[in-house]
Parts: sequence; C-alpha cells; structure tokens
Amino acid sequence: MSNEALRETALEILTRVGENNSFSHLLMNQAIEKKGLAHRDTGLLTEIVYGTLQRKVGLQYLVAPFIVKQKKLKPWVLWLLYMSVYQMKYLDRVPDHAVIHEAVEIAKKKGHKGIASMVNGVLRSMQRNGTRSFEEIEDPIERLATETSHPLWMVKRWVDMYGLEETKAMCFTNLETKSMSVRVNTTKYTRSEIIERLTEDEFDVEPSSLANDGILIFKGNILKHELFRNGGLTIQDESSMLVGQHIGVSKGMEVLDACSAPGGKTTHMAEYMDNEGNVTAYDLHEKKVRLVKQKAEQLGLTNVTTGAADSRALRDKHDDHTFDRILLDAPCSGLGVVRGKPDIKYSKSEEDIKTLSRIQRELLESVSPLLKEDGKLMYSTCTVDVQENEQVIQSFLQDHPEWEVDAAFFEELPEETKELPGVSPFGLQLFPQDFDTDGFFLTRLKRRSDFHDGSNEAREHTSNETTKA
Ligand SMILES: C[S@@+](CC[C@H](N)C(=O)[O-])C[C@H]1O[C@@H](n2cnc3c(N)ncnc32)[C@H](O)[C@@H]1O
Repeated sequence: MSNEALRETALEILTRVGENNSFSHLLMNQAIEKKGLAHRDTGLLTEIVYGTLQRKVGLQYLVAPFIVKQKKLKPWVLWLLYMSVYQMKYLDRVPDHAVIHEAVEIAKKKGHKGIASMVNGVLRSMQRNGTRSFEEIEDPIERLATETSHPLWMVKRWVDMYGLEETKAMCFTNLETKSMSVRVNTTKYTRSEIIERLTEDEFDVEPSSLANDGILIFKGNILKHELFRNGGLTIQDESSMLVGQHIGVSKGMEVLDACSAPGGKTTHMAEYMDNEGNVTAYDLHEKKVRLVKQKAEQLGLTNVTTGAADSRALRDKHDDHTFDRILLDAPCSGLGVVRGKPDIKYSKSEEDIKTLSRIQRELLESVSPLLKEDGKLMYSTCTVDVQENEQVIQSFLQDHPEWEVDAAFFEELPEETKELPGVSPFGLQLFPQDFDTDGFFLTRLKRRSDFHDGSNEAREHTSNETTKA
C-alpha cells in the first residue's frame, strides 16, 4: 500500500471513531482485512491510529494556537492535523517533510486547494516555531489530564481515590505500548516446551513472573505461529491469568462462569481442570456465547457447557449450592485497558460507572447463593475504580455478614504483589504501572465457617420442631 493510501485509511478510521463513536479495533480489523495489508503496513497503520487516539487531548492542545477558526473546520481536517502532528512529534521513523507532504496531498484530494494550503501553513509553522509546552498549564491535575490525554473528570477521580503520584504513574503508563503475553494450554504443553520451541523459531520470549502459565513475547508474530493455530496458546493479559490461577479449581469440579465471553478465563479454568468436571459458561447473547464455544473448541477443551442468559436470573436455571467455584468477571468500565483500547477513555462517564457498579452488585447478589457451602467465588474486573471494585465487595459483605474475603487468597497471590499499594481488605487492585499489565481487580470470597446468627438458629429451631412433629 502506498504511504498516501495508508494515511488516508488512518484518517478515515480516525474520523469515524471521533465523530460516530465507532470502535477503533473493529474499523482497524475491517481495513486490514478488506485491503489485505502487509505486516509492515498494519504496524504503521496501528501506530498512527492508536497513537493519535491515545494522545488526542494533548494533540488538540498543541494544535489549537495554530488554527484560527477551529469551529469552522470539518472534522476530517482536524483529524488530519492531529495525526500529522502525532507523527511529527512522537514517531521517529517518518521524516517531518514526508508527513507534511502526505497531509497536503490528502487535503487536496479530500477538500480543495484552500484547505491544502491551510494544512500546509499550520504544519510548517508548527515545525518551524515548535509547539507550546504542557508546563504552561498551571493546575497539576489539568496538566496531567492534557499531557497524558485523559478526560479531566477521570484524572480528578483517580487522584481522589489513589493520590496524585499513583495517578501520574498510571496516566503515563497508559500512553506506553504493552508487551504481548500468551497463556500456555497446559492440557497440551508445558511452559518450558513452548519457550524452547519459540526460542528455536527466533522469538524473543520470557516466562511471566506473575502468571505460572504466562509467556511474554517481545519479538515474533505469534498469530502466525503453528502453536497458536493448533490451540497450544491463547493471547491473554497476565493480570487476567491470575483469575484462573487463584480461583482454586481442580479436576472434576462444577464451576460457573457467569460473564464469560469471549472465553479467556472460562478456558483457562477448563485447562486447569484438565478436561474433567464442567465449566458452565453464560453470557448475555447467543452471539457472544458462540465465541466462548469456539475458543473452547479451538483449544481442544471438552469440559465447557455454554448458554445465553442474564446471570441476574440464574437461580431460575440452577439450584442453590450447585457450584464448587463461581467466577464473576463482571461487565465494567474497562478503564484498566485503555492502553490497548484508547477510545474507552473518551466514551465513559461517571454516570456509566455508577450504573455499572449497580449491575455488578446485582450480579454478585444473584450468583452468590449458587455457591456450595464450602465453595469459593472470585470477583474480578478490568477496571481501576473503587466504586466498581472495593465498594461492590464492601457493600455485599455489609449486607451478607455470613460472607468474607478469603484470607488464603492474599497468602496464595504471587509474592511480588503482596506489598502493592492496591492491596486492600477487599482485594487486589493492580495498576498498569505495577507490572506492565492491564489495570485489573480481583478478589476471592467465601462463606464464613464460624458464622451463626439469630436467623440460622431460628431456622434450626423450626426444622427441629418440624422433625419432632
Ligand atoms: C469482562 S467481560 C468478560 C470477559 C471474559 N470473562 C473473558 O475472560 O474472556 C464481561 C461480560 O459480561 C457480559 N455481561 C454483561 N451483563 C451480563 C449479565 N447481566 N449476565 C451475563 N453476562 C453479562 C458481557 O456481555 C461481557 O461479555
């Protein structure tokens, strides 16, 4: 693909994401497939689209002084400027004069001579005079939000919850690309077998220090490797692997995964169970459930049963005390994964967080009775927010004094997580800066063995009376 065509494609995607709230990864995948892009072109397209989106707020700040009537400009012209400035400022591999030339050519084609000349003027003047510094923004929170391109409300909220230093580290980490990690399908291979094989094939890999089945990949295209195609591996973040690792499943168990699509954690648990027992995996719609089924088949797993359902009504389908383990990997705002999906940070609101926390609490309320008396329930999200994480657990425990956070969970976690700032009595909040993973929350609950309350005694009393009668 020519440089100009590649940038035109990038501009088309950015404009659609910016103006119609379309999902960037869907549009990227469509473009890659439709245009049959080579690996190198895919890399550059991804870098331009995600890089520009990731730094949108900062780029707006840098471009603003150079344009007079911003409101009159069509959205595509602004996106053309943002993506060009992104390449000039943050990408080394393309010389500035080439970026400006391509931008002007695109402006001529999509608009007219006047627009092309405006684009040329703005970019050349930015190149000549340099851009203003983020240091000019006096308020530290506003400066952080602009420089790292997060909505101001989000940064304020994080500072209130976690303090300025932790928030700063998180916001800057959110601008960096994360290394890819894969999970070994332990029903087929050991981790050392996979590492040996990939190293022979000139991949640059390292075992994960957090996740027993995880491998970090620094060089090599794993999607094209035979081990990936034959179901020996799954792509998964190390933080998500901690769920399967610490929920404590074993062969023959009955496990419920209440929110399972696309099946990353379902299949991990099923692998741990070595194809024995059963993981019952639900998600809202048949289309999503199919993804779980496909993933299980791809990995050669035969102990997964799927179904479409609202998990707030699972008591209509299953008796209480049915499952040995329950996973509630709840729907969430996804603020822990904004590195890979930058559109998320611009599309979420505080109102969404409030609504989601209510759904999370409802889900927890309705799936918890399905757990056996001595069972364990894992709650997790890929977000960084107290209201969706610690407060959901706190509220559940307040209403259910017969439940507690399983103290053994903290003991079993990897040693290096134990002193993290995100450890609380309610679980572990991993920040992206802790281990270069997604931002992720997980905790494990169980029923208290020492719990007796009046109602229990009352129940016992009644049942004794009934027996006597
Ligand atoms: C965080 S994702 C799950 C990711 C999955 N556990 C994995 O590891 O691949 C949350 C899922 O919950 C589903 N969901 C949302 N509300 C639900 C509900 N009321 N009942 C069942 N599933 C629901 C969403 O469709 C989404 O697929």
